[in-house]
Amino acid sequence: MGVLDELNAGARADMEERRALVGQDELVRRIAALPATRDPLPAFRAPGIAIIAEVKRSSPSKGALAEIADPAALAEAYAHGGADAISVLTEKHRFGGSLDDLAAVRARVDVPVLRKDFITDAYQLYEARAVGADLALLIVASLSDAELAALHATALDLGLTPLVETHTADEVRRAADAGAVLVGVNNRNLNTLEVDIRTFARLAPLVPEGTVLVAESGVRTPEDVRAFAEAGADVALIGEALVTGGDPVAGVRAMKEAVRG
Ligand SMILES: O=C(O)c1ccccc1NCC(=O)[C@H](O)[C@H](O)COP(=O)(O)O
Repeated sequence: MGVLDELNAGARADMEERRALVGQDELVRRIAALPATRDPLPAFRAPGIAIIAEVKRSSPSKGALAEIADPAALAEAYAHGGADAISVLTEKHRFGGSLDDLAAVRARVDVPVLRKDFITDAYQLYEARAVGADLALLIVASLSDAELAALHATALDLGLTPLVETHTADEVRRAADAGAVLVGVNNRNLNTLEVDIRTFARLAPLVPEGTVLVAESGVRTPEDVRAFAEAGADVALIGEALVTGGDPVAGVRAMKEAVRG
């Protein structure tokens, strides 16, 4: 089994445990009591570069990255630095995250919040919405065309903005066929875990006009951000460089200021 298959299987097993305790009907009731979601797209489309700053404790590729005892405080620092959205990894085994992290972040910041997880079931989208997420990740490589279309539609129905993640030309085509407006190009191969930052520039020209494009993984410096913007990125999603950089406010600010608005 490849790394991505393992991550999907683990996330699914965890989800089934939660679903046995809290059914989808209960999530629907909780969602009904919530305010509308925040739309990230206006900020993502604004001139310059938008930054999605990630709460990332550990990863399959690097192991432990940062302790992050208070994810909400980190998210608040990111927001002060000018982050346009916060990504929260909610997978627990390899990333050390949780839905509680997302709920805590949601309670502290006003910017849109992304649930970054291995989503293969609509229940996970209901969970995301119920804890206050505004966006949810859909990884094309994890889904059939029918699953991608169904989860994309469910996310939109819930008011979530789907971030549709690709890594190959065929996945970019499949994302477009699913009607994705927000498309991520992940520079990391989720099976070999190798990062090749040339992936973004290779795939960006294949994306249809009007798509909002996110460069994901391996964005380490303001110079990287500038290069991704020149290659067509509207948004850079940054984890490791910010959680290990020591100063998340200055870190986000420097990334944001790398490209003039
Ligand atoms: O980060 C990993 O090792 C990883 C492995 C397998 C699946 C997903 C993985 N990461 C999720 C992400 O997409 C990144 O956290 C995100 O793009 C930020 O990347 P970075 O700035 O390189 O931390």
